[in-house]
Amino acid sequence: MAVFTSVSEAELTAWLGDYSLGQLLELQPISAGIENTNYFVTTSNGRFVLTLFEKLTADDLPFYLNLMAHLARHGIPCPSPVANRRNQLLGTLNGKPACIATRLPGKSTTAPNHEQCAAIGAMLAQMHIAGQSFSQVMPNPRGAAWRAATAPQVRPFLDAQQAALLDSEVALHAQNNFASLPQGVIHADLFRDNVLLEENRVGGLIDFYFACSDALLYDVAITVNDWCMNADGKLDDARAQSFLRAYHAVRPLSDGERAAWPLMLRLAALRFWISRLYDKHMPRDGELVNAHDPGHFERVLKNHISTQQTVWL
Ligand SMILES: Nc1ncnc2c1ncn2[C@@H]1O[C@H](COP(=O)(O)OP(=O)(O)O)[C@@H](O)[C@H]1O
Ligand SMILES: N[C@@H](CCOP(=O)(O)O)C(=O)O
Repeated sequence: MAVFTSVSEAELTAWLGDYSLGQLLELQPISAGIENTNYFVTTSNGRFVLTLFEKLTADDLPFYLNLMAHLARHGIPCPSPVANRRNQLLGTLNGKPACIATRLPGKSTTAPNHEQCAAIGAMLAQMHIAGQSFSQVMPNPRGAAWRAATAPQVRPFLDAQQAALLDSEVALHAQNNFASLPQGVIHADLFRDNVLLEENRVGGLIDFYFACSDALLYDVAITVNDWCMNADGKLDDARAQSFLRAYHAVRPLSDGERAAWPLMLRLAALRFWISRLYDKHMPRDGELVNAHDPGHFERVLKNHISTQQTVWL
């Protein structure tokens, strides 16, 4: 259920009076998603997605909306927020910050093939290059400080062996500094459900609300950990190679990035193990109870440690 704040056709028609989008033809709630209220909107000018932000505030949002506008201007297939008649990307609808953005084609897959892994690898590299000219900066809200603060909160829910793994990985990554690797704006959550595909082509990248400034290789590791992973938490080496080769062909990876790769995969797995543990054991009021399985990323992490992942290009 992803309509937390209802919008009627009459309310939307009045709100659209502030835009040059023509006449409202159709308003359809979107059931997927857990963070925001989303509707598909069709007007006489085209197809759009209306988002009412349920948690992010009007102070947080300019970074994300400006980033999407920037990337779309550079040809990246991401939602392009539409400006109102006062040239603002962000409005207010039914008491919530709201925006209307272009609707992208395609649908997500849960079982990507080699070509799709290569297509998303190439697209991620293009996004990283396009992001180099985006000047706004957003420190990673799920970075070292967040890990240090959140790990002790989830630790009481773990057995001794899990707690030891958590402690050692958090300590390891507290010492690592990836600042010498290429940095820039990253999506930080480019899981399969945040990519729309048309056959083997990327139709759209969506859900930029974890985007931030960090090592580009970290984004590669987050994405590979989802797109090229088997259900048992073991990396599919062949799909990972397809992904990395396609990425490298667009943005060549450096020797420093190659050296950091095994640790980066572990860091990316740790981040989602911790957030899933937190969401499972400490759900916020009104949040969905069917949180993602933390055990999956615990297995991914253990596999990365035991194999010292060396798959590369
Ligand atoms: N710009 C878009 N174009 C096409 N579909 C979209 C777009 N934005 C969102 N969607 C659809 O809406 C669903 C929920 O969006 P999402 O951003 O994941 O929501 P939430 O922020 O609540 O997690 C997506 O799975 C996708 O099907
Ligand atoms: N991809 C993450 C969940 C991030 O939250 P969402 O709002 O994008 O669903 C995970 O799988 O843990």
